[in-house]
Amino acid sequence: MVENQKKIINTVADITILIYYYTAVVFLENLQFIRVNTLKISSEELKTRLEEKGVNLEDTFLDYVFRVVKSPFSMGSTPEYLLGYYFLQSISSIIPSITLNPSKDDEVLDMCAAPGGKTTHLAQLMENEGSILAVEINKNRLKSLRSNINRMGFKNTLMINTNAVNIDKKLRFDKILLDAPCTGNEVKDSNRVKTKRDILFCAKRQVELFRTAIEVLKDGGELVYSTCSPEIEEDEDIVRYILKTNKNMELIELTVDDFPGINMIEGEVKGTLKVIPPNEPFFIAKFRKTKN
Ligand SMILES: C[S@@+](CC[C@H](N)C(=O)[O-])C[C@H]1O[C@@H](n2cnc3c(N)ncnc32)[C@H](O)[C@@H]1O
Repeated sequence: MVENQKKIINTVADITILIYYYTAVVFLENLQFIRVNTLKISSEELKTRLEEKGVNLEDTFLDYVFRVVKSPFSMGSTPEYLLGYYFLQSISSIIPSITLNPSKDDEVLDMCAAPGGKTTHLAQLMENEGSILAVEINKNRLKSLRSNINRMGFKNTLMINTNAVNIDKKLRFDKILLDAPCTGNEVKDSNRVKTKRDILFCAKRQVELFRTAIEVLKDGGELVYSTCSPEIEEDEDIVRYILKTNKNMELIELTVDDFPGINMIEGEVKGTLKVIPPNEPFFIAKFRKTKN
């Protein structure tokens, strides 16, 4: 009897989650954002130009990011897009680069870079100064990374096509973004059926990439770890494991209040963040490397 009740409760919970995510997919289609490339055009000028063409834009907590409420055409086919005046990006995926907060003098490593949403955002925050090493394992995806960097006019970024775990261990970086390959999320890809095996495969790769990141991070340097997967094994479990096995890594606590208007909660580990639907699910954690 108790077993039957448990089964019913689990089934109801599963159905509720499915309905929640299905609703989120419908919502997400209406959640398109543009990040203005402020090195090429001011936010006000681009907003005016697009509004004159019938695009309806809504402000966000960042003065260079707008939500596209309505557009008579595809936002990826405008002359302004081709001129590199903006990048189409979910607001969730804007958070990791702001959290890393690179400065103009920093040497930055972007370990899993294509198609370059976060690389170009980092380059913008650094005002095209300092340096970024953008690593991407997949040759085809490297093409889209190159085209985005060129379209947006960044000169402070060097791309390499390799497995990030193989980068030269003599290199040292002030800041590292590890936007790790993951199993993804149902909101972005509702057809994807992920298995426990997929999740554990990704978790293993995430740890390997993380170990490399720690090796090439300067003492006192900062690292942001992010995924677009809501799975604990790829998010909080990785953070717990890294903190347990690397006494020289400490967590810098993030707070939900820093990102008004984005639907997010604190992760299971205090100081980590989880963006939840209707925004694209994302996990973000920030670390500092201390001296051994
Ligand atoms: C989540 S996507 C990155 C998205 C990107 N940061 C952005 O904002 O546009 C993960 C990327 O990591 C790449 N990747 C997977 N394993 C890698 C590895 N071992 N070394 C370098 N890149 C890798 C994948 O090909 C994929 O392009």
